[in-house]
Parts: sequence; C-alpha cells; structure tokens
Amino acid sequence: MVSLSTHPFFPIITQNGAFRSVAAIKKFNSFNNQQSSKDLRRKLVCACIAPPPRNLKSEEDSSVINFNGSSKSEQLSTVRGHEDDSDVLIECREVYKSFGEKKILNGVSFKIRHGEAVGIIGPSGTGKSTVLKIIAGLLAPDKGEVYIRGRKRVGLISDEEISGLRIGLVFQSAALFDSLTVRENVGFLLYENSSMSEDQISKLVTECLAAVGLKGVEDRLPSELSGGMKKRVALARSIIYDTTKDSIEPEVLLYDEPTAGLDPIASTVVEDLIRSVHIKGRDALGKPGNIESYVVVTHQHSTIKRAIDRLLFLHNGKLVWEGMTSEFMTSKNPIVQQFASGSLDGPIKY
Ligand SMILES: Nc1ncnc2c1ncn2[C@@H]1O[C@H](COP(=O)(O)OP(=O)(O)OP(=O)(O)O)[C@@H](O)[C@H]1O
Repeated sequence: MVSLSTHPFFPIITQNGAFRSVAAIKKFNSFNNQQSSKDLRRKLVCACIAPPPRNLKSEEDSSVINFNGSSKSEQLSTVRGHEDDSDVLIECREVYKSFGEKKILNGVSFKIRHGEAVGIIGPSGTGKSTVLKIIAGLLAPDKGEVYIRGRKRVGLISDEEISGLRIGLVFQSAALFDSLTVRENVGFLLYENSSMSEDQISKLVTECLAAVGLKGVEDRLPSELSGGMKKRVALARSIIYDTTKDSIEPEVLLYDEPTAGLDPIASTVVEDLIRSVHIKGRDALGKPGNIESYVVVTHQHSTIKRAIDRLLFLHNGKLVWEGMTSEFMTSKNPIVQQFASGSLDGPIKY
C-alpha cells in the first residue's frame, strides 16, 4: 500500500467553498492546522471535476451499455471495440510513471464508463494504487494523459477549471479523524464547503449512515467502532453530498483495498455496500445508490467475485489483460492463470 491509505483528505468530492467555523472544523484545525494541508485540501476538491462533453448520454440512456460476459471481451490489448465513447467518464491514455529510477507504469491505457464496476488487480507493487492516485489527480503522470469526461486534465488537482465529475477516494484505513465524532467525520466537507445548516447536515449524516446500515453511532468517536464499522462510516462519508445544490454532479468512487484486513463476513458486508451505493444497486433503505461508476483495487477473491464486473490486470507496468470477472478464472492467459491459482510457477516472479 502507498501512503495514500493514510492521507487525511478524503473523500475528494466537493467544490470549493467558504470555510465555516463549526466545532468540528475547529477541532480538526487544532490538530491539523498546517496551511499547506488546507491548500492541498482546497486543491483536491477542485481537481476532480470536469464538465460533461456535449454528447454525454443521460442516465436513462445508460441501459444501452452492454458489458456482457462473452469471451470476446477477454483481450490482451486495452481496446474493447466500443464504437461510442460518449459514456466514458475517465480515460487514462498511455500513462507512464516512475519514482526515481523505478519505472512503475509503462504506457497504461483504459477507460471507465458510465455504470461500470471495475477492478484493478495484479501483483504487489505493480502500481495499482499509483493508478488510483493518478485518476484522482493526486499524482501527475510523467507521460500520457488523463481525460475526465472527455476533457484532458492538465497538471494536478489544482486544475480548477475542470468541473462536472466528483471523484472520491476511499482509503484502505478508512482515514477517519480520530478526534471527531462520526457525525463530524461524515459531514466534514459539508460543514466546510456548503451553505447547509448544521441541522440539515446532521439529518443528511443520519440518512447516509442508515444507507450503509449504521444507526445511533453519530456521537461515537472512531476509537469506539470496529474495523468494519469504520469502513462503513468511511463509505457514508464518501456518498454524502450537498442536496441544496441545483445540479448534483455525478460521482465516481475509487476504493483502495476496501476489504483488506477484514474477516470474510465483514468483507461480504463491505462488498455488498460497495454494490449498494452504485446506481445499479439499492442501499439499506431500498433507494438506488448515487455512485455512477467505481474502481476497486483489491487482492481479495471474494471482492473480485462479489463487487466487480470488469477487471484490469496490471503487471510490469502494463495492462496485460482485461476481461469480465466471469472470465477471470477460466482465462488462458498464463499471467492470469498463475495469479488466479496462486501458483509459484509462471511468468510472475517474486
Ligand atoms: N510516492 C512514492 N515514492 C516512491 N515510490 C513510490 C511512491 N508511491 C509508490 N511507490 C512505489 O511504486 C510501486 C508501486 O506502488 P503501488 O502502491 O502503486 O503498488 P500496488 O500495486 O498498489 O501495490 P500493493 O498491491 O502492494 O498495494 C511500489 O514499489 C512503491 O514502493
């Protein structure tokens, strides 16, 4: 895992706005009052947003997007033969990234389309979290481009001209603020960035917690929650948004190893939650989720099977395979076969 997993500025989901001096924010500032951090937070907010291209399909049209399980979709190239790219929310095109002498990404290209549930898998250290950081705008590629709804992102998250898509990042560690209550954690960005009253935010927090199956925990501190509950609170924080705004921007969520360290049952709970907040799912209250598409980095087979429809396999800095989850276990690709079976014999060397 990379340091992102402990980064406090999560989720990256809202627009720049006035700073509000509520108790939660005061408390937050008292333990994290570095100006550079505040600047970074402001930039994160702006970076992940891009206006829709003129021909972007409406949600109603999304039913025409068909990712069926045919073996044709298993390819070694990154091209999937889609004729229409109007449903593409995020695209990485020939992305390269090195850290010092170490080449991590070596020309990675893929698209995330409206309504998709995509997984990024591959051996440890192959650059999966780096890809999430690049999508989120926390890292800039050395070479190659990232397009957000058809518009090229220039530079990092300080690209304030881009708007129209919220991108949230859910960290492995949940990254809750220890000295804030659950209510303050979940409502954090609304306290800071919206004009909503504290009562409105509090009500919304309760609704979002109910959507992830949590009740009556608003006044607890993170230390009073189990690991699985913390992940649920993190998820509630990632799906909350300002309901008073005229237009709600679509949102893509990026999950970095959301089930790492959880027991099998707690993993299932989180996997189902990930599905439930998606537009194709239903939350704990029976309402459809509001997450348009999501990307999950994971090593867990259960998460691959339960929460992901399409997989991207990264190895040695390249996208070496992509296909539907149903094709993963039956793939003839030797790299995929070795990874799926956990065998020591094969092209992947440790
Ligand atoms: N900011 C950084 N500075 C230097 N090296 C980094 C940085 N971020 C990542 N790396 C290195 O890049 C490589 C890829 O890291 P990354 O976390 O993206 O891999 P990963 O595929 O997500 O790994 P894992 O499955 O083990 O979590 C690793 O060798 C890591 O040490």
